[in-house]
Amino acid sequence: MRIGLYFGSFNPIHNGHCIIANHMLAFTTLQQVWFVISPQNPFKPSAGLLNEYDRLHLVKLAIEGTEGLKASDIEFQLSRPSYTIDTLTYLSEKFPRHTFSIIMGSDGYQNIERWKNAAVLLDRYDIYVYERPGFPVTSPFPRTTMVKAPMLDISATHIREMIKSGKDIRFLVPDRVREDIERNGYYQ
Ligand SMILES: Nc1ncnc2c1ncn2[C@@H]1O[C@H](COP(=O)(O)OP(=O)(O)OP(=O)(O)O)[C@@H](O)[C@H]1O
Ligand SMILES: O=C(O)c1ccc[n+]([C@@H]2O[C@H](COP(=O)([O-])O)[C@@H](O)[C@H]2O)c1
Repeated sequence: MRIGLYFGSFNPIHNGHCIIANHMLAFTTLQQVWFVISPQNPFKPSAGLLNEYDRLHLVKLAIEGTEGLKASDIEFQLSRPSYTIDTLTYLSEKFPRHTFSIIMGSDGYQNIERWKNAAVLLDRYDIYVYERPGFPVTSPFPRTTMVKAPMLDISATHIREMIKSGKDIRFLVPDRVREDIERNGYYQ
């Protein structure tokens, strides 16, 4: 099976992420998209990061009942911070019948040469990149496919700030996610 891995902190998952995952399923030859929740991104501070199991639960709530979308906790058992090449190597060994590719925004793609073992990553795996506002891609690497996708200029940071200042995050995250965040008092 052809599986697209959508890596992120998902702190929390929001509609921007959901739109992209659904779009990739609809407009590429990928058969499944897995949200891979990274316990700790190598480039981001751990302060303000909700427990990874709670973030995983929010992702599961967001995609519940959607054919082809899955939530993966594979990085929870790997060493931290979460390096994408390590996760891909592990998954490719564990599931030799699947073909894994990476899904990412053009913001992250601009930094990809700074990632661990970037040359190996770029050589071994296909990457589906969608454009984020302000991050044009001028010369993509050979195994990269540019995918035109709807742009929604929101971020998890913005959503966390809204919650902290008592603003309503309705319409920015799926209802089930908002209800769970409110019920548990996350990000306050
Ligand atoms: N609004 C959005 N639309 C599409 N993709 C997004 C959006 N926000 C983030 N992404 C992408 O989703 C992936 C996971 O991102 P991440 O979980 O870090 O979300 P984030 O909203 O950027 O978080 P934060 O604001 O906490 O840095 C990255 O590839 C990132 O480029
Ligand atoms: O492997 C790396 O060196 C590496 C460096 C930076 C980011 N990543 C992964 O990329 C994913 C998305 O990162 P970001 O910064 O766009 O949220 C996240 O899951 C990180 O673990 C991976």
